[in-house]
Amino acid sequence: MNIDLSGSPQLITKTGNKNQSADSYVLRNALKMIDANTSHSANASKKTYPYWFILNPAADKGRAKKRVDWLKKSLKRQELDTVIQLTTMPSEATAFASQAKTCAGIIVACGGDGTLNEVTQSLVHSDSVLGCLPIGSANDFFKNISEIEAEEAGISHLFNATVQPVDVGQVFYQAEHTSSSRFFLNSFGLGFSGRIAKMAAAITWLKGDLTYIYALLKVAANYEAMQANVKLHTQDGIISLDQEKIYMLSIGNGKVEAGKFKIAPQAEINDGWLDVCILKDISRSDLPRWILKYLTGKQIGESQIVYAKAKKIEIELFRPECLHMDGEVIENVQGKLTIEVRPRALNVLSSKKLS
Ligand SMILES: Nc1ncnc2c1ncn2[C@@H]1O[C@H](COP(=O)(O)OP(=O)(O)OP(=O)(O)O)[C@@H](O)[C@H]1O
Repeated sequence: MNIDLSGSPQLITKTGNKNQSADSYVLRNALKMIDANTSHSANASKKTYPYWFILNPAADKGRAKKRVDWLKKSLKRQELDTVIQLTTMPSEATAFASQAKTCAGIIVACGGDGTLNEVTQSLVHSDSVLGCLPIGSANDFFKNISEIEAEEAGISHLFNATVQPVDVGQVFYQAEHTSSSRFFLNSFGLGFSGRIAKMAAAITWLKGDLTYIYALLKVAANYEAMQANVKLHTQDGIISLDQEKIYMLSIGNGKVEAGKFKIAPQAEINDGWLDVCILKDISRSDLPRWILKYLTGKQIGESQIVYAKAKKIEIELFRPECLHMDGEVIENVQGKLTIEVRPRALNVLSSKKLS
């Protein structure tokens, strides 16, 4: 199989060797087609192109870099023509995925939820397939598509999976006086969790879930609830909150964020709905009780919680706020935001049968 790399200036054609000028690798091992030993559905198997790995060496606070040699060795054993492309800066995975989808059926985001989020931007509404190699800190989305823990995942799950469509969320927002839109795959957070995501990104000396716990405690020390108007378009009509004081607004396509927090315990990634969980204003002294509730997913039904499945969420902010999408932070978001579900708009490789 020949891969035309002419449109991909950062790639090399030498077998498994590192390019002098860019951290990208092409492993030419055998002429085995993707559909020869996998159970992918029609769209993916019709393409006779390789898996394409986009690896973020900065994921897991830079520890993902150490996984490059491991990945190269593991892929050699699979005897597939493969490309491994390393990002050199934030957002590059989106451009790489856009390039890769012209010649690869399955694009594997290697990193955490942020890397998945960047790759997702280029694959929504396409026939390309997103694979996930969970080598980031929290790896929250992976929990929805696999029975195995990220730490034990290896790469074999990528070759024993099926292609299944999942929903994505799309957020329309204004920040720094510019209107933008962006997809999220696992979760969206505004207010408290937006600020936690920002703090967590700046902490380099802690690993995994501990990073988020530490960031939570730091943010909680000074955080005050935000005021907002919110409209949820649910199956049973519109739920409106007017000038409500909101501590945290979470939207889950997946169930969990920041490692262990069950922000949307009833979410299903392919049900055509986004699960909204709003925690109204709480006192600081009550926070430990709420942390426990979110850790166990038992917040639903409490009087301070509004939980609903919605197709569309409209929010009006009265102060600039910080939000995150899959842990990627946008600061100074102002005015009106709209979040909509895009049902089954993305094909993912899942080793678990989705309901
Ligand atoms: N080469 C690079 N150098 C520096 N940062 C990068 C590079 N490539 C990607 N990034 C950024 O790294 C950040 C972290 O990536 P990612 O979220 O995948 O890992 P993580 O934070 O360890 O995992 P998780 O989100 O699951 O906790 C992202 O914001 C991404 O934009």
